[in-house]
Amino acid sequence: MGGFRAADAHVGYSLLEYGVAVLAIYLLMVLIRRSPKNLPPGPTGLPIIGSLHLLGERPHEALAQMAQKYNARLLSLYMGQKLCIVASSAETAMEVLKTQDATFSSRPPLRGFEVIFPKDITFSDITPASRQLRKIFHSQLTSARRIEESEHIRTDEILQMLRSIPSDKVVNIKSCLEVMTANILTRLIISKRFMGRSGGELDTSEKKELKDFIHITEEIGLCLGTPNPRDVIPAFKYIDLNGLDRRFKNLRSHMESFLSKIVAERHHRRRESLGSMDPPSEKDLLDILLDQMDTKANGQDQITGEVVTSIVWEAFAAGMETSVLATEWTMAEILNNPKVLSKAQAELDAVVGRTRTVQESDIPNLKYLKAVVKEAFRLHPVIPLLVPHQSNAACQAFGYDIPAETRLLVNVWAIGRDPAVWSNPLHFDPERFLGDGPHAGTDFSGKGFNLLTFGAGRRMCMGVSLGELLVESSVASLLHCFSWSLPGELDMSEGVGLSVRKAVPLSAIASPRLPPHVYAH
Ligand code: HEM
Repeated sequence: MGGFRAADAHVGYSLLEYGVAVLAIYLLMVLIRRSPKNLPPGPTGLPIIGSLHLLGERPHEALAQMAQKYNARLLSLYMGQKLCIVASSAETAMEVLKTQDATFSSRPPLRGFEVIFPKDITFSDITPASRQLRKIFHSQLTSARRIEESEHIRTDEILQMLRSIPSDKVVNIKSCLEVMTANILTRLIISKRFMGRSGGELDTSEKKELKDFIHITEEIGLCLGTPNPRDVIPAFKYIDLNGLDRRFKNLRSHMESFLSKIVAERHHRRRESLGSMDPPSEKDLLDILLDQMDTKANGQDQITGEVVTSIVWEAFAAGMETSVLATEWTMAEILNNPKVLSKAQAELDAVVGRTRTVQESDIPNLKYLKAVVKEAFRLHPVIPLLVPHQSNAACQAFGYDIPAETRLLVNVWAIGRDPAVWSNPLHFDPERFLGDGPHAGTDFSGKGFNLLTFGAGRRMCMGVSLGELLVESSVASLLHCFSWSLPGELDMSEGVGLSVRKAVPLSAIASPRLPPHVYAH
């Protein structure tokens, strides 16, 4: 027995020694890998975690401060053991999103994206198979033709939202926008509406379904926005340290079960229509993806059910939270600036009048309103660091050596507040985009690299035109139809996380400003 214990102790001692030796080699490797290369300036960071502890609750703010501290428009730091560079000026953004766009057009492999969106568009590299999906996504959802054809859906849903707003009571504007945007996107993508065509009250099961839908899109944003240790520290690959992996899998299974009934019904309808003489109904994104699933692969990757779920949910997630948050911020800035509110309403009265609602054809004539939206997007880009990019080859930028597989963040939030570009940058001043203003020609195409709300280059947002239109039309309609007042002081602070949301959802009191018959049609 005693001999056995001695042997045990000996084994324990050897294991301890072995453990210490492995840790020492590991730390040495980490330090060697981090030994000074010709990298852009930035914090040295700690072993294993790098500079993760410096990022705080709002990484875009912390990274903007770091860029100032190191006087580094191109900053480098280790997030865990992953080297990351951050472009924090229009000039450095142009270098990585234009001059070296091809090199930085990959995405890093991130666990959340792998589980929630396997084989999608946003998080996959641009390959021949993903090009085919991008083509379908564009032609069915975001192309100029499709946007024109679907005008009636947006007009209809905006009107339903306007009608649902009670007079002279405190309204949660974000909730109204969520219901409207959810219905627009589900009608566009899967021809489904969460309310009877009559626009009547939702019954209990419809309410639950709508709540589930909004919850899933929110959870996607929250999950993907929560830093995951296993993405940056390989030693954590097999440990679900903060329960995120379980959350990702739950979410994916909710996404699948939400769609499964709809896909089954669609298969059934497609089978029935095969023998029917009726003219085929108009196809939506889901139909086209199912068509592709039935088509022989022709040398390309076959689209599977898993891909269909990813693309459909990606379309919901990409369009939903972004448009809702951007509209909410724009309304908050307007209500916080009474002069802007009255000027925008005066323009609406001049262009639209008071006897009808705003139409999409009015938007190009609402120059002041468009400038207001740009100014809100400048101060509150909802994806402030863009979706992470990654270099697919070693390259040089501004005299620094950037290794292959370096992660890239573009600090759009910092660029929008850069005093070298914008005078009085924290002041909400739409006039800067108008007439003789210094930024009169600036738009969302990303060309100037100082207003990068939608990114730029080959990974730029595929829904720019649709997103811009959704925000402009909703804001124009809300301002045109109602006079607004605030129930108290407006809290403009940002919440925590990787996307920029208001810490406190916007609430306001609406009073109709048009004759009653206008809301009825
Ligand atoms: C105001 C609304 C919106 C904003 C602010 C916005 C912003 C962005 C940003 C910043 C990116 C990442 C760009 C990058 O990584 O370089 C992105 C990507 C993307 N967005 Fe949007 N977006 C909006 C609306 C939409 C809509 C309505 C859709 C379509 C329904 C959409 C579809 C996409 C897709 C598919 C990508 C991935 C592109 C790629 O990786 O190649 N977005 N968006």
